[in-house]
Amino acid sequence: MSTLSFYKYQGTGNDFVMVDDRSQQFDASNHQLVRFLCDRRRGIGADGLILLRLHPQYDFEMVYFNADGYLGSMCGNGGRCTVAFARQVGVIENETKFLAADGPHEARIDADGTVHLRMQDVLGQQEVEEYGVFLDTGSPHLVRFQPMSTLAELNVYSEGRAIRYNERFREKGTNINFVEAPVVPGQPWQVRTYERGVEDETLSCGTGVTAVALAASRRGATSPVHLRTPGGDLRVAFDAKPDGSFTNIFLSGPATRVFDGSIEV
Ligand SMILES: N[C@H](CCC[C@H](N)C(=O)O)C(=O)O
Repeated sequence: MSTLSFYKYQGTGNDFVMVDDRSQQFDASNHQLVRFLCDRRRGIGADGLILLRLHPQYDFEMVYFNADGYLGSMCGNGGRCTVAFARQVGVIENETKFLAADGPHEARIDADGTVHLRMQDVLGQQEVEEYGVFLDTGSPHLVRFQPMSTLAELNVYSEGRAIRYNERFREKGTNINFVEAPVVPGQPWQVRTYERGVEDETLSCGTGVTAVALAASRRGATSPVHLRTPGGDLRVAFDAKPDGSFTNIFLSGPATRVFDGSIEV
């Protein structure tokens, strides 16, 4: 047995166990340990776990695991939380360049604590498939526009699960975002997300709302797009290129430290 110190962060209700692993002691291949730490009944409880590690070319590296214990792809809410955490432990001040699973990211923390996180460019045309618009914003996302006034009643767990485990997506999995467009322009786009790797609905998904904003821009939404998740509000700014690509994508929102602790592992 040994003692692991951790911090707990959340960004619009997407919550993470954060470990300062600058000494590189954490065994990233120990899926069972990560799963235990994310377990809401037996462990700390979170949608994912993030290691803050040092990197020779960047301010730090973010290593993100889903709650199932396996390395995930990019996590937008987790990215904002890691930036806030890096400042808390003194690795950065208000601006940074760091590395994540999908490559380098820049970020800036405002005076009010809002973290603006630059996402990777999304190149090429959006793929419109039978199940919705499919795009990769660092993680794979399906965007499904719902009829008006149906989002609140939707069973995101069962509808999302049915798609995630169907023939098309079973092998690699996908995150699925169910979206309701604003009735009046200027109001937020409402989003509920089924997350791969958590295999459940989460309160918010950063790469998910980014995918929604880009897909919504093809339906008249203009940058910055205001999005509302069950866990809170986020903004996504971008430049839409004539060839269908998106550049200068920024995900903006809060990142909050909730508590610190230690656990026997
Ligand atoms: N919650 C995350 C998404 C994690 C993606 C993960 N579920 C995967 O597909 O590996 C976010 O805020 O972007």
